[in-house]
Amino acid sequence: MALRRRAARAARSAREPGGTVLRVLQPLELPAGPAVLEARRDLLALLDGDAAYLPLPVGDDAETQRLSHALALGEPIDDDAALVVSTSGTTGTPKGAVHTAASLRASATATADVLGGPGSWLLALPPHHIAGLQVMLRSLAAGHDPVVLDLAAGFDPSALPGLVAAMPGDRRYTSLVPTQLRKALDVPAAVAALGRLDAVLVGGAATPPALLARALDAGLPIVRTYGMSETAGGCVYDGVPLPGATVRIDGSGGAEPGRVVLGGATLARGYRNMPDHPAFAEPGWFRTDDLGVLDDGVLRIVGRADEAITTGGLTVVPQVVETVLGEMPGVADCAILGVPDERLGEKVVAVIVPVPGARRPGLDDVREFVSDRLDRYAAPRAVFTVGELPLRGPGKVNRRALRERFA
Ligand SMILES: O=C(O)CCC(=O)c1ccccc1C(=O)O
Repeated sequence: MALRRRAARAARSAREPGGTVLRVLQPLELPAGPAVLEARRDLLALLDGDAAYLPLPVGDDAETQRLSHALALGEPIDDDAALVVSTSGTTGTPKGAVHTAASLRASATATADVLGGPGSWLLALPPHHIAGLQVMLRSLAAGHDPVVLDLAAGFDPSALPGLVAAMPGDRRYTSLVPTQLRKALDVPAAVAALGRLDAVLVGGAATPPALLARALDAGLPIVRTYGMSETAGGCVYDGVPLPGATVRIDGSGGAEPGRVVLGGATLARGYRNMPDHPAFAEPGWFRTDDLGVLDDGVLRIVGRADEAITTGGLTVVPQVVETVLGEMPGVADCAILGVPDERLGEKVVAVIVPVPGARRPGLDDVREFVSDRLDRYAAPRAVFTVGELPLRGPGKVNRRALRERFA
């Protein structure tokens, strides 16, 4: 296979004149299905700190090429690097978070401590992203092969009962993204199977409150996880930092949301070949793109820093206003945007999908509803109605498209 040849050639060329062999970044080809277990030996070597791997999605040649080039597959890497895992961005040049065996093991240990002990894991996520990788690494670190759900034809919840029944050990866990949880809740046998697990981690995106309530009502042991490739996956469970993880909020005055900054033993060293990246500028800390608040040590994520609106010098987080406005009678769905404004810099604008047949909420109604519940400056200064909101990716509102249309 071309990748292996390339890596082997690079490994030879990395042999120094003195005869020492430099560590090079090797490919870890991971199919999305039970064949992923063929990577067991490499995954164990990774956990032991014996080699450095770049996980690649088998069957997705374009993504494999993109990651191999951007993250310098086959090129030298620090001796203690064990894993380069790409961050979730799908546009631009991918960034690779560099982990040591120590940061990955710290994550596996902290997870086991909080969930009630090491256990076996059901893999239902793509194996080359951090969440799926961690499912496999936690399971292998606990001495169990993961049980693998075949994702070749998409996520099929009706496979869950048989797979859960096949899981070894006395603690059993899985990780899902919110859209998978939603699908599973529609299949009673899948709900029963998930209910037999000791924890179902849900992360990768915010879990909508209604979905969380449905899952908890169904008796599922849901744990909401917050983290990213740079923190070896979730480092905050249900708002509470894992043992050894630290959370700081920067630029916040008390209840005001500020930038979430994360620290602790699970942090990546930095990004592959980007020594000056500002997110890792402060030693021991990673500056996220998220805005959050800490209430009594419990972290609540309120939105993205790059989506915050600055209006008259004050910061409005769109997601906070959307949550409030979403509860207004007559509003089926909504998005909040900042559009350029001469006086304010940006002004807050609401785009509303009205409930069919209901009276359309007007500007005055909307302003009153929002300013009764939030600071007055968060109240929209214009309201537009649409039939549906444009989306990008899995359920995310395309704010840019809306901004272009309503600016
Ligand atoms: O997707 C990411 O970048 C991090 C999210 C993540 O790690 C995760 C996503 C879904 C379920 C469990 C987990 C986890 O914390 O391991």
